Amino acid sequence: MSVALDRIFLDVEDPFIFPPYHKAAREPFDYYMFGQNYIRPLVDFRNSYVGNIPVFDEIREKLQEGHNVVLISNHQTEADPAVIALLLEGTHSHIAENVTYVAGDRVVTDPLCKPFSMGRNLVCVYSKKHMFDVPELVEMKRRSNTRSLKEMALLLRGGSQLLWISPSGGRDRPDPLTGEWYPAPFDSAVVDNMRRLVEHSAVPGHLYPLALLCYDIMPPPPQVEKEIGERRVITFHGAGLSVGPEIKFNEVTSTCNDSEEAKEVYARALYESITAQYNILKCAIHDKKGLEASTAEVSLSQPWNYEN
Ligand SMILES: O=P(O)(O)OC[C@H](O)CO
Repeated sequence: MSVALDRIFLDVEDPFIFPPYHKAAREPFDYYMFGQNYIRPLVDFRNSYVGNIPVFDEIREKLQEGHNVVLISNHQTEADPAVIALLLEGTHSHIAENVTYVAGDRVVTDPLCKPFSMGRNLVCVYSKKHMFDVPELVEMKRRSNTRSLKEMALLLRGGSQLLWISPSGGRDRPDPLTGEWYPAPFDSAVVDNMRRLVEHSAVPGHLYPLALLCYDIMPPPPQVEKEIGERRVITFHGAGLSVGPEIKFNEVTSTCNDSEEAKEVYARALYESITAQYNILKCAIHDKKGLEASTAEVSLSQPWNYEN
């Protein structure tokens, strides 16, 4: 905790300004390991699961071949990048350390969040959800997003990039009536833009659906807040991560009549895969079914030592 406070105060004295593309700061201070070490004690590894390790193997191979991979994901907490890296560090350290997160402005401006964000590769964007929070800033945000898109296109052109993006534009929240958490709906335009960026990069690219269940560890405030400075509550809890097979645009949309329909159908296919995987993680973690929650589509495992 004292290291976190040191880093937060250091940034208050000399604020770090994130460029549109930020490469994880690993030295002289290793912000990546700092984030890992802070979140690690919050993860109950005995009750945590990874779904479909062979698909992560396939992703590693594609990256080694120079292909680009995009993980289309739900978004649960500010700790998502650390949870992903912690659950994969034993088996897929290259993936754990090399994801580039498409990150909203809150994670690069909130003083409590900034030191953790500095340890991740980020493409910084202004989320549509917060685009109109301050009317005078709308134009600046749009220009900045254009710059970030160009950075992303450049990255993809170089190949071997692993991007993570949540097309919901924010964190999942519980259903107000049932209190049940579920992956927030996707903005199909975000999925479509990402897919087209990948296709236009002249390097083979692949989109995979990724499900995350870790809201207990650091739940978001019940409502989406405009102001920076939300209250953080942390808990020791099991977490889950699962990836589904690649979803190919041409295969899923072959019977669509036009591009608008195809856009919706493709986003829905990704979202449905994520929701199905999420429900299996929920069954394993919350319903305490553990590895027995595995199905033909999602094979759960615990690729770590409990001593972690
Ligand atoms: O509270 P939200 O849903 O706007 O989420 C904001 C950011 O995505 C936090 O990572």
